[in-house]
Formats: sequence, C-alpha cells, structure tokens
Amino acid sequence: MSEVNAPAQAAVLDISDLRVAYGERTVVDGVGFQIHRGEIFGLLGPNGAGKTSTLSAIEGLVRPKSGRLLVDGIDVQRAPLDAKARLGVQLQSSSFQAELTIQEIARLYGGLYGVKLSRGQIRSSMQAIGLEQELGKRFKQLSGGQQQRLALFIATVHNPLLLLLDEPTAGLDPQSRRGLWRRIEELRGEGSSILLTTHSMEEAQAVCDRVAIIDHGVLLTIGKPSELIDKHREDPRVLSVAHGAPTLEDVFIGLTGSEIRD
Ligand SMILES: Nc1ncnc2c1ncn2[C@@H]1O[C@H](COP(=O)(O)OP(=O)(O)OP(=O)(O)O)[C@@H](O)[C@H]1O
Repeated sequence: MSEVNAPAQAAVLDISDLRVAYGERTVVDGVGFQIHRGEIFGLLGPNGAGKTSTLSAIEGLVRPKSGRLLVDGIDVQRAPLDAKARLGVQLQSSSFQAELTIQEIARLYGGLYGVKLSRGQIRSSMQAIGLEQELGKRFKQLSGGQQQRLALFIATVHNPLLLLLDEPTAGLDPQSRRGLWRRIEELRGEGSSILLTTHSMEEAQAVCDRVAIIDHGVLLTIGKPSELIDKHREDPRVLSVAHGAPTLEDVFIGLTGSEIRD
C-alpha cells in the first residue's frame, strides 16, 4: 500500500519515540502520543519543555534525531509534501506583511495554498470572524486579537485535517480568547483535529479533549484533564502545592516542579 493511501482508521497524528536535538542537546526525548479525528489536544509544559520543538518536527521545520511521525498515516520524513498538505499551521507569533491589507493577505495566502478566493468569499469569511469592517485595513493597523483571527483563518483556508496552533491565545484579552476558543471548537465540529500548546490550564480544561504534560523533553502524563486530576490527586508532589482540592494547575506544578524556567 502506498503511504498516501493510508488506512482510513489511522490516527490523524501518530508520534512515536520522537527525539529532537539542537547540536549535542536533546530537547525532545522519546515523546509519543496519538491524536484522533475531531479531537482538540493540548500540549502543556513549562518554558523550554520542548513543545515548540515537537510542533516544529511535525511541521518538518526541524529534522528529528529519531522517531516516527505520521500525519494521517503519512510519514512526515518520507513524504513531507503529502504530510504538509494535510496540515494547517499557526506559529507562535504569526506575522504577515505589515503593509498588505486583509483582502490582499487572504488572496495571497489562499493562492499559496491553492485556494482561489473571490471577493465575495473573502467578504463572507471575514464576516464570520468579525473582520468585515476591516477588509481594507493594513495588517499593521489591526489589533492583536484581529491579527490572531486573521492568522487562524489563513492557517485553515485549505481545510486542513490537522491544525497546529502554538500558543494561539497568548496576549489576547478574555473576549478575544473566548472568540478563538469558539472558532477552534467550530473547526473541530467541521472535522479538523487540533494540536495546541498553551500555558493556560483554564484554556486546557475549557477546550482540550485530552492533554499531555511534557517537561525536559519527556512526556510525563496524558489523558483528559479530569482524568489527570483523578490520576495524580494523591501524588505527594501535587498535594504539597494544592490549596484545597487539586486542580489541573496543581497537577502541572506538582509534576514539573515550582522552579522558574528561563
Ligand atoms: N533553534 C534552536 N537552537 C538551539 N536551541 C533551541 C532552538 N529552539 C529551541 N531551543 C531550545 O530547546 C529547548 C526547548 O525549546 P522549545 O521552544 O521547544 O520549548 P517550549 O516548550 O516551546 O517553550 P516555551 O513555552 O518557552 O515556548 C529550549 O531550551 C530552547 O532554548
């Protein structure tokens, strides 16, 4: 069977024993997990834990030292173009050309993804994300929340099977954050799977079906947020940081430690 004709039941993302190193330093050390169709999966970890490096390996931006990465059953290293065609990516700080207008950006990036958008389609898409009044505005004139919404639209213009979002709500106000959660849930409803990173335990609990906590490149635990609380509630490290009934944040701090990371 060719890699492109992967079995229908394949996980949307299947990572096993992933190792990423920069020079001599291993920053992702044997990570493995699967994401299923229509699932929102959160990758949690302190600064420097290896979250972005894991995403970069899936995106084909860094070459793993070892391990296997399958997107929809397609090996990212053996068939990178086929794998990438199934991905939508929003990097940690998405920036577009400052002088281009929303309309120009939508046309340009739609074209790069092979999606031709008419003026009417752009208008109705922008209406759906509350940017219809801003069509003629330049990227640099948009607020942070507006820029994030546009970046998410561009990342999903080709209806990707798997959407990778690196801290998509960092720096947003509560209204914009809720708006983005809603949009992410809509995308799940439309059949996409989503892998996101976040430092917000509230966000992880609100939108993620399952989460994994990683630290020093190692996956420490994985499951539904409520399952992780149940599983680790008696752990002395968790109890020692909990104020009352353990929360997901207590589990996170208990497993990853209280010291501040660089
Ligand atoms: N291009 C690079 N070259 C060398 N070291 C790197 C590179 N990118 C990341 N690192 C290092 O790899 C480690 C993991 O970084 P990574 O960005 O994957 O962590 P992260 O979990 O995404 O952190 P954050 O929450 O701060 O974004 C860090 O120590 C970082 O300094």
